Amino acid sequence: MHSDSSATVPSSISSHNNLVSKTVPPVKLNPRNQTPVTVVPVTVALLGGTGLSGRHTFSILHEHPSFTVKAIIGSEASANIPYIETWKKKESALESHHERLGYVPQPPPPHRPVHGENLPVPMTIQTFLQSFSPSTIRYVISTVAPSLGHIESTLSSLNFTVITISPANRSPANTFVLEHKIPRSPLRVYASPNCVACGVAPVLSAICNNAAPKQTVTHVTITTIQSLTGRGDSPYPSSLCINNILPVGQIEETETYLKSELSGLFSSSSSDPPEFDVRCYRGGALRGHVIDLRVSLSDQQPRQAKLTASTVVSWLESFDPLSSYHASASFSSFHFTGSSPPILVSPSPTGVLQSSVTGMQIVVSNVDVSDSGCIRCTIVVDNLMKGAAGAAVQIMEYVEFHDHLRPKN
Ligand SMILES: NC(=O)C1=CN([C@@H]2O[C@H](COP(=O)(O)OP(=O)(O)OC[C@H]3O[C@@H](n4cnc5c(N)ncnc54)[C@H](OP(=O)(O)O)[C@@H]3O)[C@@H](O)[C@H]2O)C=CC1
Ligand SMILES: N[C@@H](CC(=O)OP(=O)(O)O)C(=O)O
Repeated sequence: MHSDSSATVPSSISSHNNLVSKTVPPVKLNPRNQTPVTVVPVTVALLGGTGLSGRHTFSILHEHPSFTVKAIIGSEASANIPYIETWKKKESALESHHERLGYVPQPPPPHRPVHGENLPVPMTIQTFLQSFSPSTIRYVISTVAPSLGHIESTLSSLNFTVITISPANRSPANTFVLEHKIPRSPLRVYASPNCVACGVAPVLSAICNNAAPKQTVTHVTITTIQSLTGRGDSPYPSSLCINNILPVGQIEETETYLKSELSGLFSSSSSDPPEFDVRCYRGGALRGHVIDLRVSLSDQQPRQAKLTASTVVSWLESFDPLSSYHASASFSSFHFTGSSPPILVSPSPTGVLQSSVTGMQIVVSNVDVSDSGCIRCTIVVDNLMKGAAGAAVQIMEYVEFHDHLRPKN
């Protein structure tokens, strides 16, 4: 099923290059001679900007050459309190809450002006709506709980363009993982799926694209050991833990989200979409999800050479559907859409979260093919970057870069 507003990434997107070269976003350096150019940074508000994912998003945008955070929206609890104060308080609460895991508090952003402006003081949604309009804020990134999805709906009904990582407003028509599916026409709400889906979709896309047309992916089994994020500051009940592993099925919707969102992403690209089996657990870490992926293909033709692990590795390593955008000098000034290639095949996943420069690369290891032809691998995805803050900024960069998608308010 193809929606009007989206499409899977075609194998060649070079036909967009004329458009790309005409729609140059504001950048800090002239790409030709690297001299500074005067820019008017694109204005962004962060709904839930005081929360864990919101703080990560702020950190990215604080350093970003093209965007500036004009407003931070939180609850009454953080309104009118200096951002740095709330930041330190929340990080220190995480540190004491996760003491046994050795959580290292993330430092607040430096107090220097960003794009010539001071850090915004957090405000409520009511104050935000009194102070800003779609002509003064081009994008709202939302990192609030699903129960606050109505705030996203209100903002979009008022013509704000919202990019959300929250489950409330995700649908097959508005949910994107850019390496698998890109927006085709402007929307009021763009959504990034569950963090595990952000890691799995590019890997599966690489397999589907290369297996076709001889074979199709019929069945996908996903087992996760996710880090202990996902519920903001709410602790997980220790009574449900098996030693230090927590089956999430009884307390969270993650398995349901993953199954439906991956089915949605892959049904729009195939007439015969795969079936998804999903089981999720959480373990003792705050960053980095481990995902066991098993992919079954339709039966091989008798004369077809048997699939090997090295063939699968070559599929994954050569997968780079956004490469023609990376080649554009102006586009490469965008940090996240510019992370290339998206998949890093590593003999061992140890240390990958540190070594993958932006946290946007999906690290794949333990690739093999079973005797029955099932592809198996382990994925490590930085849930707060590729799965949350980074994914939201990546979508925003993509929309801003494309003239036909950029909000016209
Ligand atoms: N797509 C993905 O990969 C991921 C998605 N998520 C999703 O992100 C969301 C947030 O997670 P996380 O960052 O851990 O949550 P946090 O609990 O850390 O943050 C919640 C944020 O919502 C704000 N908030 C609460 N009530 C209101 C209100 N009435 N009006 C405005 N803002 C309000 C809080 O403000 P205050 O500080 O003032 O209380 C805070 O900024 C969840 O929906 C989660 O599912 C999370 C991780 C990955
Ligand atoms: N449940 C959240 C995602 C989540 O929990 O993310 P993480 O495990 O990275 O904290 C969602 O579907 O969006």
